Amino acid sequence: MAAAGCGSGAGKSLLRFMKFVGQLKRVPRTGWVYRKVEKPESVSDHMYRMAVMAMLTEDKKLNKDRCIKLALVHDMAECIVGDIAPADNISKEEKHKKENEYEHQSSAEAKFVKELDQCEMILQALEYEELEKRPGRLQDFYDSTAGKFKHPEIVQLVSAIYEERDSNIASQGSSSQL
Ligand SMILES: Nc1nc2c(ncn2[C@H]2C[C@H](O)[C@@H](COP(=O)(O)O)O2)c(=O)[nH]1
Ligand SMILES: [Mn+2]
Repeated sequence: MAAAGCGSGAGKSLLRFMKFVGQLKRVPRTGWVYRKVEKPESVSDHMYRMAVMAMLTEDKKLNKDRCIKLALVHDMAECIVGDIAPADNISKEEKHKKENEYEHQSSAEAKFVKELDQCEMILQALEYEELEKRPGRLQDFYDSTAGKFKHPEIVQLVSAIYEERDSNIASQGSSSQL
């Protein structure tokens, strides 16, 4: 970070970029908006937790620093192109063209972060179902990511998410029969 006061041009550019990044705090994640989730998380909320997930990986084959950085920037384009959801019916090619780089999945880190992207989303879906006390309501997020998790650490977390969600659904089922 440029020291305060040195080079007003550098300071102004940094300020402009920081305001640009700040917009991500105000871009709600479209998938939740479309499903009428109350107070949906922002794109930056989503990327923050992904960065924490990346920070916790114990996989020595991965460049952890690169994973954290990818997590923190992978949806940054959305403050320009918006948060494009499957329901928007924009082709993968068009979305990738807009979001580029990370979407090409060219490195082990990009593949790992793509799985984090989807894992963080189904974790958020579980949390919304629990907050709304409506287990099972957000099934399509699980359907669209089923079978897409390969990395052992992520498979472990996804299994725990499914276990908790299945228990929530079962409990709701048994309580509704009372
Ligand atoms: N209703 C659904 N929305 C979905 C699904 N998969 C992704 N999404 C949403 C989540 C985000 O708002 C947006 C794009 O997500 P990225 O992380 O890829 O930028 O689309 C789904 O299966 N159902
Ligand atoms: Mn994402």
